[in-house]
This record gives sequence, C-alpha cells and structure tokens, in this order.
Amino acid sequence: MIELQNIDQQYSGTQILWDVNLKIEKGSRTVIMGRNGVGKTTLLNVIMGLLPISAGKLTINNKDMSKASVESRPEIGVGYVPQGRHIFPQLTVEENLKISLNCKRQTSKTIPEHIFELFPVLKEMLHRRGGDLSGGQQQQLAIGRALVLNPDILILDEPNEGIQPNIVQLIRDVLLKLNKEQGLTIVLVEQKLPFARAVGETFALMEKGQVIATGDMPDLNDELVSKYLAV
Ligand SMILES: Nc1ncnc2c1ncn2[C@@H]1O[C@H](COP(=O)(O)OP(=O)(O)OP(=O)(O)O)[C@@H](O)[C@H]1O
Repeated sequence: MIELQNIDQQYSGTQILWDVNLKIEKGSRTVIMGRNGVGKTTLLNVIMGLLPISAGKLTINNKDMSKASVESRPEIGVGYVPQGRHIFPQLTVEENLKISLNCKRQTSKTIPEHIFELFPVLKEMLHRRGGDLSGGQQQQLAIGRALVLNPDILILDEPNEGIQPNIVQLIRDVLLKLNKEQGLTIVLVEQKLPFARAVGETFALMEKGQVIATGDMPDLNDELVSKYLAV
C-alpha cells in the first residue's frame, strides 16, 4: 500500500504539491489524471524518492519512506517506468534489462524468461542498442526493465505517449494480466481517457498541485471530465 499524508513539495521555493492525501491499496489499479502541469509527474517523483518533500508523510508497504533515497525503492518492491522511458541508448536491450539484476531484491543473475513472454520483441532485439529501437520497442524495454526487479508495485508515467495503437493494446493487456495473475499494484499517470478507463479501477484527479477527487472508475462522470480533464 502507498499512503501520502499532507504532502507538500517545492521546486526551489515554488510550491507544486499542496497538502496531497492519497491512499493506493495493495493489488489495485489506480490512474492519476489531470491536465498538463497539475503535478502528476511531480507526485510520482515524490513517491519514487526522486524529489524531497517539504512536509507530510509518505508510507510504502507500511514503511515510512518520507526521507528514504530513490535507491531504496527497488529494494522494497517498487518499479518505475518514467515519462520519456529513460532507457540507455548506448547499451543493448540485454544490458538495459540486466541493470535491474544488480538490485538486492533480485537474487537471480539471469533475466526472467517471463519478461520475454510478455514482450517477445525484446528477445528478438536482445543484442540491438536501446537507441536503435522504435518508440514502442523502447517502451516495452522500459517496462521490462522495471519488471526484472520483480516489483509488487509498478508505477508508470504516460507509457503511451507517441506509441502506435497495437503496442498501446499490448501494454494494456500486460498491465491487466500482471495485476490479475500476480496481484501487481499498478499506479499509472495517464491523460488519455479510454486507456485510463481500460486499465484503472480507481482514479485520482489532480488540479493545481492537489488531489481534488478520488473514486471508482465508473464514478468518473462527464461533469468531472469536463471540469478537470477536457482542454
Ligand atoms: N525541475 C523543475 N523545476 C521547477 N519547476 C518544475 C520542475 N519540474 C516541473 N516543474 C513545474 O511543476 C509543475 C508540475 O509539473 P509536472 O510535470 O509534475 O506536471 P504534470 O501534471 O505531470 O504535467 P504533464 O502532464 O505536462 O507531464 C509545473 O508547473 C512545472 O512547470
């Protein structure tokens, strides 16, 4: 479970997150939504320990992570697929995947075979450089790399940006399968409503650095959409 209690965050004096409260249950699929610039990525970076908080408390799997470093996240089972993917372009697909094997949580020294079952293209491209892959292939690599850690929680920031529709479908199916079969908790930042509705069972809506509404996905009605999501 992830719990944010009264979280504030600032970038060199400018406050971005204001008194954020959010509970993400174990095994749930939560979509964080809101217009551009409302603080969604900042919120994920706070959960990941990439940004310090100025007030409040962050708990992950019953541990107080308010001040814990980013390196502590893989060890407690949190995988991250950041916006823009951040794969290593000069390293091969295999080397990108093996980076996660250095984590203490992962005792095996080989890439788990199920990663290639989920994303067969990664096996075909194993010796290609990350930078030579298409956007969709890079996104599969970024998700595969996070899954090598064997996480309990997978956090994804707009995984479908600039990705062709068949890969968007594949990513949706993989996320739903891992949630159903392994109880993987999914936390997704997503702007596109159809994908958010297909993957999410609960939503958290953000506006001006605050979480202003949460609920079950069917409760995300037209009024909320036009008020907080429509451009
Ligand atoms: N490194 C930074 N330094 C200062 N301000 C920042 C920094 N990164 C983001 N911001 C500001 O914080 C606010 C929230 O940005 P954030 O990227 O979290 O929003 P977002 O909801 O994820 O937007 P998008 O959908 O465009 O990714 C914006 O006003 C942005 O300009």
